[in-house]
Amino acid sequence: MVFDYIDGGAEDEVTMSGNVDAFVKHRFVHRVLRDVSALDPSIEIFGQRRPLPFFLSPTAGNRLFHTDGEVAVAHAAGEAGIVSGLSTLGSTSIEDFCAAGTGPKWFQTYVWKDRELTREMLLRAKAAGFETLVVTVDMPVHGSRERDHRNGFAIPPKIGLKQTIQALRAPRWTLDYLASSPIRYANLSQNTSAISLADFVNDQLDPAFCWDDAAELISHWSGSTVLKGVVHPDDAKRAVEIGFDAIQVSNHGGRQLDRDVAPLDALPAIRKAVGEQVPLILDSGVRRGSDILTALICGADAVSCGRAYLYGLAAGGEAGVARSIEILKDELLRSMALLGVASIRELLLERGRWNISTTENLAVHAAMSGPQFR
Ligand SMILES: Cc1cc2nc3c(=O)[nH]c(=O)nc-3n(C[C@H](O)[C@H](O)[C@H](O)COP(=O)(O)O)c2cc1C
Ligand SMILES: O=C(O)C(=O)c1ccccc1
Repeated sequence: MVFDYIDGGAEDEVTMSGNVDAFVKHRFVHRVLRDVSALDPSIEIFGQRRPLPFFLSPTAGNRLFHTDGEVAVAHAAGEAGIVSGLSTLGSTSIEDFCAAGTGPKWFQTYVWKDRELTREMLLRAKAAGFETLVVTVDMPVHGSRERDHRNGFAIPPKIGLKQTIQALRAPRWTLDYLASSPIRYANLSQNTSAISLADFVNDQLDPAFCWDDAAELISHWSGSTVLKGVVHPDDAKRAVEIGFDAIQVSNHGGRQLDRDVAPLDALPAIRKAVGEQVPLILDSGVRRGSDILTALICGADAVSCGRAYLYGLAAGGEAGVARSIEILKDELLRSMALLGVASIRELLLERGRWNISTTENLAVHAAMSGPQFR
């Protein structure tokens, strides 16, 4: 049930698999005889240089996946110098997450019906040292994840016959789980009982949260702000108008609206709508280094991953997350060299030069008609 919670998506999982397919249908047209002996994959966001162009997206309940949970993620991200996010529904407290590791940290918030609770969390996050606030808005209600319904998945876990049978089949996970302190949403003072995620979200989160409320919410935050969960260009434009500093183009990894567009396919129109100055972070479907390059060519300034690091966390705790980061980094560097791009800065300055084509669009034709290198 834990694997299904991480791996699964909404309804038929058409959007979830479509997120990955959107990357696969692109083809690079590599260039030759360009000096790729020194590669620079660094980027700049909110005025700060980061060594790699990818972040770790906020995800809920990490201690269910591995007992070290969010702290393991923060440590591994810190070692690599990359951004990690803490979910409002994390199983580690705001303060403990902030104290773990040395990397930059972003706090993700959902908006509660109890607005006082939302405000309190932002105050705590600010006091703990988070610089950036990510407001996730693609969950006015919970998506229907049918694997979770079948498994009776809940945080904290239910203990019924179905769950017990599954636990017996995963003895190592079960022993770790039994030895660890109780797993719950660490930033909610009321101790939630094991109700399904759907019931929890639909009961607690505020589906009436609108643009004016979002503007009001970020007026209480002094650092930078990101609106997460946008796929329509008009929403991206409006987000900038009301004061968001960046947009996370995301469909929540296909876990919310099934049949929703792939963020990668939505990206070019969003880039056109907001212009070159607004940072766009592409999230959903990133599994390989070549995906990162594809997203940057299609209009992103950075990408963010969810499952790619969660599989690592579940398999091996901090070392597993570190290994996931290393795999993405190795693949990215190799793809840069093979494509003929020495630095991400150079790529972002002239995205249009890097002919990328969809398979439908006949790569060779695009290569021959695209702009040429000096
Ligand atoms: C297990 C899991 C839990 C998640 N929990 C949250 C969350 O609490 N808040 C949030 O904004 N996004 C959450 N997300 C979405 C991720 O932040 C991210 O948008 C998504 O995983 C990106 O897609 P990818 O997994 O294909 O990389 C979650 C995703 C997963 C897989
Ligand atoms: O699973 C998710 O994607 C998510 O954001 C979430 C986390 C905890 C409770 C409900 C939804």
